[in-house]
Amino acid sequence: MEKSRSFKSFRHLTNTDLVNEQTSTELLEAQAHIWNHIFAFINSMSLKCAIQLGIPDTIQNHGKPMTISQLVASLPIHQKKASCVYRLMRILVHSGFFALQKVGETDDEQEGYALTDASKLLLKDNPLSVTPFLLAMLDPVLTKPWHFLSTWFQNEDPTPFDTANGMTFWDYGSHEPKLARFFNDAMASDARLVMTVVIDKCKGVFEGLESLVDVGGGTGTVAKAIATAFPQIECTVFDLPHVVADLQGGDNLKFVGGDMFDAVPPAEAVLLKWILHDWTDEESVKILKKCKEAISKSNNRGKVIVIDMKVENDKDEDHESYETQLFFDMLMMALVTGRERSEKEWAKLFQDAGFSDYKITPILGLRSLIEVYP
Ligand SMILES: C[S@@+](CC[C@H](N)C(=O)[O-])C[C@H]1O[C@@H](n2cnc3c(N)ncnc32)[C@H](O)[C@@H]1O
Repeated sequence: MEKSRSFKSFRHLTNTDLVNEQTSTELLEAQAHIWNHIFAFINSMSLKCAIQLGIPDTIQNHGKPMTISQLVASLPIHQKKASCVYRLMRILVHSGFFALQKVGETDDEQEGYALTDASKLLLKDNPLSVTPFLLAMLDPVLTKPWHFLSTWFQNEDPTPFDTANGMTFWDYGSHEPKLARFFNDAMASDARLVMTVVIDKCKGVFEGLESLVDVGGGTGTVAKAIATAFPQIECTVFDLPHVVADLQGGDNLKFVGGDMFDAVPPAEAVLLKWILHDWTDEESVKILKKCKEAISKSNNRGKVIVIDMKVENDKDEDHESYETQLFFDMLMMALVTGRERSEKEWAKLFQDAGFSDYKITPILGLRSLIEVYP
């Protein structure tokens, strides 16, 4: 049998020929694979619904696994929908957000829903909650560009976000306070989690520094964590003027508005967390060159600290982690002009921007901390 077959020749095959060519098992497996991918968004939307209904917090407040009738009675839902809660919970148990546990001591006792590590991280009161990130990424403003992906492939627009909204993601943020607010909240929630790990595991990266500027530092969550953990470091949050306009600094923390493509305030270290993945290679080299100028007065003690993904091209890597990195890469393509990069691609960027060396510390799960030296 030919390995590949032209579209024309396919059109001349009857359904029976096709079934004979592939075994019916293969045919049905292929159909199931397609169905699974058509409906993959139902995982995201079911999770978003559970968060909007407050299901993790309801179970947490109950203090022990919750039976379906207890859960239904506690949720803010219309009584006609009560019988559907079981179906929503079933898919979320399947995807690992809730676990079924026996509620009583005896065998005939009912089962109840308990939280898992993933749903604990979605609790409103968890200081490291990733709920703001979930709600931002699944907001219609950020999911709309996906409907324009193929159109964008055929036009000259810089991103599918532009095709969908007629302006760049960053311009949209400066005109629409709602997007700016939920995007900044999403970034702040990620920053709280990441900085908890960075300060716990990578203290040495900041020790001895006298000043640091967090370029694209948003509303300052990262810089505040560094300023508190290392009171000797003078921290500056540098971001677009509308982002930092009304923000108050503190003892060793200040906010400065500006454009990183024009100039970066001088400091011994520059932090770029989730910045370079937003931009093309050319734009990233420009940003890195501005950062190099900013650290140039530090007598070679200066460095740039990048927190971003290092995409593993290793097929043996954990399937889910690799897939998540690919999701992020596609997200950068849909919303902005950026991309996720492999080590080789990072090395080229650093070299093109005139840096001499770098060190990658892969301690942040899907992301790495990369120190870049002039
Ligand atoms: C993906 S967010 C990262 C925020 C923060 N570093 C964090 O990880 O939580 C990118 C940030 O870059 C800022 N930004 C975009 N263009 C910029 C520019 N030209 N100059 C300075 N900051 C900019 C955005 O306002 C936003 O806060």
